[in-house]
Amino acid sequence: MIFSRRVDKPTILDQAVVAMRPALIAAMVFSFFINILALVSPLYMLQVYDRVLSSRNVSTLVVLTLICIFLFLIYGALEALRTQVLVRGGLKFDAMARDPIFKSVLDSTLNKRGSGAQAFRDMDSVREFMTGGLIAFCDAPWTPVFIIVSWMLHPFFGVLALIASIITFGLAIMNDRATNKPVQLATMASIAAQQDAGATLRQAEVLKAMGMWGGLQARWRVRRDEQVAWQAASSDAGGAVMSGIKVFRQIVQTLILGGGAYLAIKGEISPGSMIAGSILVGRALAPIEGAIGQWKGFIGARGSWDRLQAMLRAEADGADHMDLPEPRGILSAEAASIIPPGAKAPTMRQASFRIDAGAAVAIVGPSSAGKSSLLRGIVGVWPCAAGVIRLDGYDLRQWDPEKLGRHIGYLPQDIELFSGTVAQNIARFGEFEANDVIEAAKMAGVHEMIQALPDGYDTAIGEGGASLSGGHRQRLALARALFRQPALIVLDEPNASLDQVGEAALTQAMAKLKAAGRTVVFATHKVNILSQADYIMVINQGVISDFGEREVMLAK
Ligand SMILES: Nc1ncnc2c1ncn2[C@@H]1O[C@H](COP(=O)(O)OP(=O)(O)OP(=O)(O)O)[C@@H](O)[C@H]1O
Repeated sequence: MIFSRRVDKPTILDQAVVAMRPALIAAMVFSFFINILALVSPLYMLQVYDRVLSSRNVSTLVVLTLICIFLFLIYGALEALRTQVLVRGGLKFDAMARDPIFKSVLDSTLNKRGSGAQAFRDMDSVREFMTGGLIAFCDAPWTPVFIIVSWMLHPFFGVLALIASIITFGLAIMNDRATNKPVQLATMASIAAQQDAGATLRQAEVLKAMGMWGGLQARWRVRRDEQVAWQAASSDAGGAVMSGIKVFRQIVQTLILGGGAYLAIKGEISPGSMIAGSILVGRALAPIEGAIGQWKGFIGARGSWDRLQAMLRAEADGADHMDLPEPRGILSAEAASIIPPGAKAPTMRQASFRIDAGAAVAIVGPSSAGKSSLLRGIVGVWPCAAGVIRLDGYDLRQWDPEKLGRHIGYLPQDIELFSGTVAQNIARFGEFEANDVIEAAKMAGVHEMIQALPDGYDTAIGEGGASLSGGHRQRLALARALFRQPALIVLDEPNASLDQVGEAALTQAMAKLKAAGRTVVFATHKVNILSQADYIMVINQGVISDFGEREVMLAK
């Protein structure tokens, strides 16, 4: 593919381009006929000047004109078809690549490597180039054909077309050299500025309340200025080359007509050949000029392609996961060490334990001890840097992440709900039966609260659950964790923002889960919820310092 310089295993992008190949081949075939039909205009000129004008034969003129119009209509239809074929190919490309790219963006965000939503813009830029800008490149191979036809008309036209093409091509390379670096730097600065603005605006309330926007705006402005400066630099450089090309084009046009007139005076060519030669040389240069016009899009798409490929390779899962049997909820760890993405030192070291299915384990310890780190390791969002964590004896990495997710209920400390209805949020945005949703809500003690909402379970809760109180958000997130009672339920400080009613519901839910044989692991700072634990694990400074039955541990 035009963008790739690859030796590695093909990614989904490479495969999507292969799937698009028939469309690209069809576009090349259409280009063949389009470029053949481009000869109609010079031929018409030749005939009109050399035959019709000298013979004064009006009927020939009418026939020629009708044929010409007919061929132009075909030309137009073929151009439209070529665009359509490429657009359909682009849709196929998108349909193949979008899901793996979404998954890859998710992983790269988790691993703190990602450029987030930029990947989707990159995907658009690649697709748009392949369905639009590429057309100019499809015509490029026809330049030699037009040079040869010009040559056949008279060597003067051929030589001129050849020299002009070489010079225009040289200018195209200059254009690439001059604009490549600024375009790339402008794109990088734009990504940084957008990420910065996105992260800042998400905290709009804090910014407003504490008058913090000035400093953050200044930081964003620096990045924005950098982006705009590089864009200006690329436009300056590209603009200078483009003006050079335009002037050069005018000079070539004048030379053709002037030279052609001279040859006509000398009787070497007819006046018709002079006009036809001018059209042909223009046609030989058009694809190169077109390619230069699309160059910025090409560089952008090439950068996007490289970024997407790098992301897909960095996040490549590699393994095909065998379907594993439904887990019972036996959780074990063997010398598991967990390092937060992007950090260097482990925040949980050498954790070893075994928890039987149906047991409830409370994890306690001071702030920053590593409780959340261990829970993230247990649900598989932070992979083990050393050692292993297993569910029913299988290393978490052996599970297909999506299938594993169905067997896990996770309530993180920072609750994120998503824009959608209450029911969709509880059902994790998958297919659901109303009964399952209501049961989860009842277990989390949130059923009555949902009933009281304006549209009940169909109430739209806004971005991040913005229309709910902190306690309700936490209980809704608990219902989501309990949805269809997964085998392993991991709760990070589930009672942090609960009132007494909420706490009572949580205690009841835990009792039910245990009775149903589900494994529950929860971190807490509060003692009252410990009554539901069968075991207590104490964590201090990133290591498990004690682990045992609740009664024994409480007696210590
Ligand atoms: N994303 C992260 N990147 C780097 N370090 C992190 C990250 N998250 C947590 N840490 C560090 O890991 C250590 C343990 O944090 P963790 O959140 O696991 O503790 P905790 O016991 O759950 O604390 P708390 O009770 O306050 O929630 C802390 O020193 C913290 O600074």
